[in-house]
Amino acid sequence: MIHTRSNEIRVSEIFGPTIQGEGVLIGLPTVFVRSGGCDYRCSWCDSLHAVDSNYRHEWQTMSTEEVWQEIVRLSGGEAVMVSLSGGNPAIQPLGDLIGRGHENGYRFALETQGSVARDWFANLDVLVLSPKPPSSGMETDWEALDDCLRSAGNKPQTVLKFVVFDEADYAYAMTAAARHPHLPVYLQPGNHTPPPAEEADAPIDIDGVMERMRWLVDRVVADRWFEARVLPQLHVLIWGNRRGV
Ligand SMILES: C[S@@+](CC[C@H](N)C(=O)[O-])C[C@H]1O[C@@H](n2cnc3c(N)ncnc32)[C@H](O)[C@@H]1O
Ligand SMILES: Nc1nc2[nH]cc(C(=O)O)c2c(=O)[nH]1
Ligand code: SF4
Ligand SMILES: [Mg+2]
Repeated sequence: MIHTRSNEIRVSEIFGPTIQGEGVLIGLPTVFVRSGGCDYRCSWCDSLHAVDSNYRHEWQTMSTEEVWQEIVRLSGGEAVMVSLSGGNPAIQPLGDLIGRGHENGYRFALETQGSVARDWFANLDVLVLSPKPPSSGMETDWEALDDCLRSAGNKPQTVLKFVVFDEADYAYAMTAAARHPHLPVYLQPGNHTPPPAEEADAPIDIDGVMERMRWLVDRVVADRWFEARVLPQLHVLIWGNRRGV
């Protein structure tokens, strides 16, 4: 257990601007703040270096001001979209950072599995909820997911993004989406990720990703699921599993 003072943010990495590779903001220049630590352990997590305690020595405890200054440095002071990811960024105190950025015209998106709700979700510009399907090995806490939606309220643009590896994951996505018919849905093929660090540049299974893309398109068309959007992880197609892009 790492002890952090209440206003300190555990950071795995801050990088960019690069393009957002996933979901509703795909293609948009973005600075990423990847927090360290997660309450989940998804079997196929592509960011284990921000989850697994073996990588803790790489994480830094930073104040809101220090994180903000790094965002300003990377963006050259020009307002840009900031993606708060992780790990689970919801377990970090990020409300003040969002306020600081908004004063300067920056916008904030947050990616979370929906297991922990925060009041400051209401101050986000975009909330991406990515509940975890059966292949992850995680169990969804539907109450917690509903709490996240309640905390966010009407202000942020809120979307669902599902990682899909197989039929069971697809069925899960359909069921979860049906609980929230007003939320836009993004389906993203899973990529089988080799361990990080030592093998950070290991080639990913592009053939598998493309095969799942074709299968997903066939599936939503066959089901006439015309509200779902199917998108690959663009950054993975471009750079594989490289960190910091
Ligand atoms: C690393 S997670 C961090 C944020 C948060 N913990 C979450 O899972 O939403 C960022 C995004 O990557 C997705 N993701 C993680 N591993 C993946 C994989 N192997 N293939 C495709 N997407 C993956 C997650 O579902 C999430 O949408
Ligand atoms: N380019 C790029 N796009 C991303 N979209 C979600 C990411 C994440 O790991 O949260 C990610 C990432 O790490 N890089
Ligand atoms: S919830 Fe997100 S960061 Fe945590 S283990 Fe799963 S994919 Fe990785
Ligand atoms: Mg990622």
